[in-house]
Amino acid sequence: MYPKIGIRPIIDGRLGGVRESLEETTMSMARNVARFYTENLKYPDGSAVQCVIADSCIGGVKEAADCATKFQSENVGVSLSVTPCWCYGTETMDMDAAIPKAIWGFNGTERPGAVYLAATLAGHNQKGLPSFGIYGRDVQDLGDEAIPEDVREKLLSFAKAGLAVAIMKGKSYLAIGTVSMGIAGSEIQSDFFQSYLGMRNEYVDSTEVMRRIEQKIYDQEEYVKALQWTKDHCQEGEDFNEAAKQRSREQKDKDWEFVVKMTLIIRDLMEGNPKLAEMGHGEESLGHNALVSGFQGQRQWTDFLPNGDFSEAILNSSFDWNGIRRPFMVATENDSLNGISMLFNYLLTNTAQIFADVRTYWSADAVERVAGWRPSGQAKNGFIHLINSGSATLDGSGQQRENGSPAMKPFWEITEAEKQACLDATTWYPADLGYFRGGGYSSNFLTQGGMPLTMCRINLVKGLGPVLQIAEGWSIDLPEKVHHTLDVRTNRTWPTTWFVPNLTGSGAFTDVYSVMNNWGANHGAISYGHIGKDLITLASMLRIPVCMHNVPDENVFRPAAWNAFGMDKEGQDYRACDTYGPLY
Ligand SMILES: C[C@H](O)[C@@H](O)[C@@H](O)C(=O)CO
Ligand SMILES: [Mn+2]
Repeated sequence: MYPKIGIRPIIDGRLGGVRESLEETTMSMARNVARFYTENLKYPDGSAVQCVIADSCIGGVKEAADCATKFQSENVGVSLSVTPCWCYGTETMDMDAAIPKAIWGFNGTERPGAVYLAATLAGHNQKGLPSFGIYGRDVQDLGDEAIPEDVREKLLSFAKAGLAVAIMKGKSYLAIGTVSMGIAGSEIQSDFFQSYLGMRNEYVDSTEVMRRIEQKIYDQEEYVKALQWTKDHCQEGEDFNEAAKQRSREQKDKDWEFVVKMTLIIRDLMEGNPKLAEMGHGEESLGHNALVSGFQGQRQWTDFLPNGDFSEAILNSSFDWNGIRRPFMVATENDSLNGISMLFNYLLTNTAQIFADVRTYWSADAVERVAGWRPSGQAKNGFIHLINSGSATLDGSGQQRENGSPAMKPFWEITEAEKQACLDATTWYPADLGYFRGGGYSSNFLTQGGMPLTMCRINLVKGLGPVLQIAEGWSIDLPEKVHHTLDVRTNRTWPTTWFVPNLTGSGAFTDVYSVMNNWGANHGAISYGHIGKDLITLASMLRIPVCMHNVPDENVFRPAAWNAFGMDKEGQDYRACDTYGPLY
């Protein structure tokens, strides 16, 4: 079901001695990389990444063509050529324009593997097929089967981004509803999805959710189990609405039932559910092949019906009534560009994502004035308040642990205790009736400090196209009283992450204020880990220029062709993306 990594062992085709002497070494190189990938990479469902190796070493165009045929039949979506020797570049290179490709030229001098790498990258550049070049720093002895650390790192970066490209291809973004409150990201730009991501756009009017609720088009047994689990594990908080406006207990209980049904239905709309076919709903059982969805919610739905926050938060989390499981990417306010940003992060890390407003920059002076406490340490230059009702995964509470520190992990690494801790750290407040007249619930948690985070956002600029912004940084803790003082000025029923971006001292990363001031939209997608370099590699595969990032130049890994577009990393990126244009 998931695309595979194709591995192409390239060899000098001269029989009568040369080829024979290299067959085993070359094929072993391919087998070792395949094993390395399978042991180190997993698909979103937790299964090991699969590799396909060409049936033979590739010494010429016939074997190259046979390999291409095999790759097509085996659903190969990423291509890696490996070689320890000289071979014939344009006779053996992978000519498939639509799949990400790389070449690892073994740094051994008994045979000129690096020369093949350089020659074939030149071929790729001449033919407009950008390819990544991987060349180890230290010479290895011919036959040395070890994969050096610097090569491993590039092999992984390339494969993670390549698989993200391949997994997105052909999948849908499902919009449930339309534009939310004039948010431009809710205006679905189908050409962006089609040309840059190879994705389709599916649209469902919000009334479809109502139809399925009223006609009970959802798994009734699962619903009973889900409602009970929700009552047991989703603790309802104080109602901060004016007493006169508060919804009755009876209404609140109905709202719980309603939002649980919404959750089942949104999931089924995305991926389908064979149970619906058993119930006689064949078409509904198929779903919309959606890897990511957006729920408009505001305002027409939420002015009238319980809000989508519960559904969005639970679906984005790594667990629900069915236990610990992979998260579903769901954007609130149908912000499709932030939804795609979440998807990029997710496919690179297999971890759940936080969707947030980039709401407030708090300078140290402002914090001192308002809360009587001057930030110090990591927060001394101020910090950013990330907060949005809805699509923040409960994993974002930071209750999971990696080497003893707060983390957000792939679902298969999360323990039952960590799942429970995330649920216990979350309070479900009756929705703010000023914003959400139809009621419902909002998830509230406070992200633990000390987590490495990366925030990104895809923005669309007319005349330029898509650009990607990236800010690596950390979640921080504030003294409880300070957090409370600042938080109640906003919406205390929503989830909060206090974020400090890593500063470089220049440009948009001169200071924390500049990061906020340069952010290109109201939203950001926040992932665990410092994954900026992987996002940069992914963006280059998609020909999306990166307009802002705080990743050191030496960590930037893009196709070799980019070097031909000048020496400045940013300028070459724009020129290369402009030259190559969208991938599809
Ligand atoms: C409830 C409010 O309308 C929020 O949804 C709104 O401030 C936003 O999140 C805007 O992105
Ligand atoms: Mn928002």
